[in-house]
Amino acid sequence: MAAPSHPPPEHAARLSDLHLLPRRVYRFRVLGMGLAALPIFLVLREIGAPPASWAWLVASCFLWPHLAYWLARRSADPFQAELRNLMSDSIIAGLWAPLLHFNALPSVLLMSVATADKINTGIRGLWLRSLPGMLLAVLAGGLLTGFAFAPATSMPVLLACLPIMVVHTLAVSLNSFLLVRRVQLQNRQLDELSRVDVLTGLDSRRHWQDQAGRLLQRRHATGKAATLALVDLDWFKDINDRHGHAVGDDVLRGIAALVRRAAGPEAHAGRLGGDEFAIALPATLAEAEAVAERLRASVQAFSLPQAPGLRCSVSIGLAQARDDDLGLREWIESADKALYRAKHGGRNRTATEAAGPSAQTA
Ligand SMILES: Nc1nc2c(ncn2[C@@H]2O[C@H](COP(=O)(O)OP(=O)(O)OP(=O)(O)O)[C@@H](O)[C@H]2O)c(=O)[nH]1
Repeated sequence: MAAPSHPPPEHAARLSDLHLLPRRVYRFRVLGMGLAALPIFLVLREIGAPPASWAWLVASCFLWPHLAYWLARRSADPFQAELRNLMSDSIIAGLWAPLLHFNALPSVLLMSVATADKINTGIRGLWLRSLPGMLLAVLAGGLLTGFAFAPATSMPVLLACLPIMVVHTLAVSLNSFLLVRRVQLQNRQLDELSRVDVLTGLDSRRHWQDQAGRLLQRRHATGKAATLALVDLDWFKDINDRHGHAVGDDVLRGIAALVRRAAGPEAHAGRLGGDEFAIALPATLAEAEAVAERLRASVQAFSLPQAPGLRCSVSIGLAQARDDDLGLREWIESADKALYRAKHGGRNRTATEAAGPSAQTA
């Protein structure tokens, strides 16, 4: 028997919260034990229980929650101490069944609440580990009371069980609700993180591929033009070697900003990895060439105050989607071939999939 709801699962899982666990459980245990005292009180009165049972009522329902908290607080390992307390809750619940002469509703209620609390901690197998202690307590209590058996539950006892039933159910539901909300939020955050390239803020490779795939589908469905631009920094390894990796990162961020600006709001700009960027443009090849040339010019004008003298250039490969059965993979390969030609044509230039270099070094 224990609180209407014990530690929310996330608290059990968060090791940083270990010291908070006893405090959280304490509030629930005080409430749960307090509510459990109601039906216990009525049954003890009905069966004319001996003074020892009344003393046990006071001890288990009103003293134990504070003692448990004190034990956990003074322990060097509050989490383990709280686990022991949770086990003790089950023993207390088991002991009450024979002391109540197995009055059906309160006995079953107290033991099932104690077990549900173990499950609700989110600690794997805790409820199972608590069962032997609870059953032994039933046995020990039975031997003490001679297994007196009066399972019928009167209406007053039934009514007295309602508060703990209602409060426990609502508290467990609330815990589950909060946990689901938290998992949903974390999933959303993970999803957002996976869409963005952390260094540059552009689309991540995967997200960009999704966007480019959608643009290609739109091209196939509507016939509207779509062109791919693969953009690769020239001699970036040298920049890293000469100015250091941190400056290299600044360059990637700076070039990414230029890529985003050149792409405009309609296009999808991403970082494929390393010093390679990609833009999926809802544009014809001629329009994409204009974008590429603007980008190339802006990269040439790019500078960093912390690395005076640093100059950058990019090579760009363009491929317009023409065939109706073109897949994303072939489209990217096509732009990659153009990029290869731009690199091997001397860098700092744009090449198209078919027409060869369209702009020479400025
Ligand atoms: N600073 C920094 N460097 C990176 C990052 N990712 C990859 N690199 C480096 O980028 C460099 C890419 O070099 P290469 O692919 O050889 O290309 P390059 O030197 O630009 O030569 P070309 O492309 O042929 O003009 C490698 O030295 C990588 O270590 C990053 O996130 N930050």
